[in-house]
Amino acid sequence: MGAIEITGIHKSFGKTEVLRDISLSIKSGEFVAVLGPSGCGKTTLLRTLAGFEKLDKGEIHVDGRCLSGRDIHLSPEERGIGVVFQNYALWPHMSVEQNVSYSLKVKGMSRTERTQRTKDVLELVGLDRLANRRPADLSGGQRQRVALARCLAMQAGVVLLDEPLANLDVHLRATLEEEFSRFHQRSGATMFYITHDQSEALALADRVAVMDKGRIAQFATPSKLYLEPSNEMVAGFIGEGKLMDVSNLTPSDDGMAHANLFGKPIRLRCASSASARSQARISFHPSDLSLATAKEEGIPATVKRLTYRGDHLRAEVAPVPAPDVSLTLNVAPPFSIEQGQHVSIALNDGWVLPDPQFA
Ligand SMILES: Nc1ncnc2c1ncn2[C@@H]1O[C@H](COP(=O)(O)OP(=O)(O)OP(=O)(O)O)[C@@H](O)[C@H]1O
Repeated sequence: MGAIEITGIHKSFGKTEVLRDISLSIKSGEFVAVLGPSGCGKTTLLRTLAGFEKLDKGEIHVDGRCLSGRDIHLSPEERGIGVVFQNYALWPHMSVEQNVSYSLKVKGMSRTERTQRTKDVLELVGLDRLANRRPADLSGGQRQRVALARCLAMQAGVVLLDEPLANLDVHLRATLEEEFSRFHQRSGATMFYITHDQSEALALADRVAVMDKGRIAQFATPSKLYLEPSNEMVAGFIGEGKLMDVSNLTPSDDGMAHANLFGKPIRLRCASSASARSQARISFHPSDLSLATAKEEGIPATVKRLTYRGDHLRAEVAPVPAPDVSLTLNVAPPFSIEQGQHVSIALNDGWVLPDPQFA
């Protein structure tokens, strides 16, 4: 249960268009992250799903039931969707146990049944011993778990989470990331997880919807986004992606292509539909670059800056043919590289972006 179908939705606040023709088809039980820069419309998208915002156009269905559409707008309570907010939205005057059981009471569940269900879910999230505490006497992580326990108790088929880890420290974030994965497995719920932290999105989600200025830039698995971005925005946004122009692109039949970068021959991955062209844009990541071996025909470059990162050095280099360009690569120990040194760089992998003319 919990298949979400979002079709052509639009939302403006005054003259500001915040959601522009968004369509997403999410499978039941899928973990979807919505990732994008600040102000791109992530929270507004979540709020339309939750029923806090009316649509200007388009439709939202869950398991075939229309929640929002032309002349239809079910209230948040009627949607049966669980929501975990950044500030957890706990009732401060209620204990942990009451925070969880209250929604069940509103739903009309008998006292015996809700007492048992609340006990079960608090055990599941490891809060049974804190059942009588007030939210003010809990840590951020524990409050987060109360909010999750509430969704578990409601047995919501769809759970929306709005930047649930944003207020927590790094260590707690890692623990709670695991918690979310476990919650997802246990509940079988469809998760719709808003974040601007790409490591969180890539680690947790089955698929990630990258948003840009109110539109979906790409909706794909984490590895597809990383390896085969479909446009420049996604290529530059994910994994410190770098964009460069190459010349004489010549695809072969095996999903690979030859091209020239700064006059040196390189091999790249490309879509099977890619056509030969004189200019193309490619994307790659720091891990795709290395210092060239003596046998390789690398790109001559000058080392501009070195940063110690423990198990590797991060090197910023400027290609000799284009001194204004900055390329970043990771150099493994032993560190025999110095600032100002002339080196030769190899590009070991890269992806040809689809030609926007044909996109
Ligand atoms: N109720 C509102 N009235 C007017 N403008 C709004 C309203 N809600 C959101 N906006 C505007 O819509 C745009 C998108 O906001 P939204 O909160 O959806 O973005 P976001 O991607 O979640 O950003 P962030 O990551 O910073 O939370 C912003 O320009 C915001 O100022």
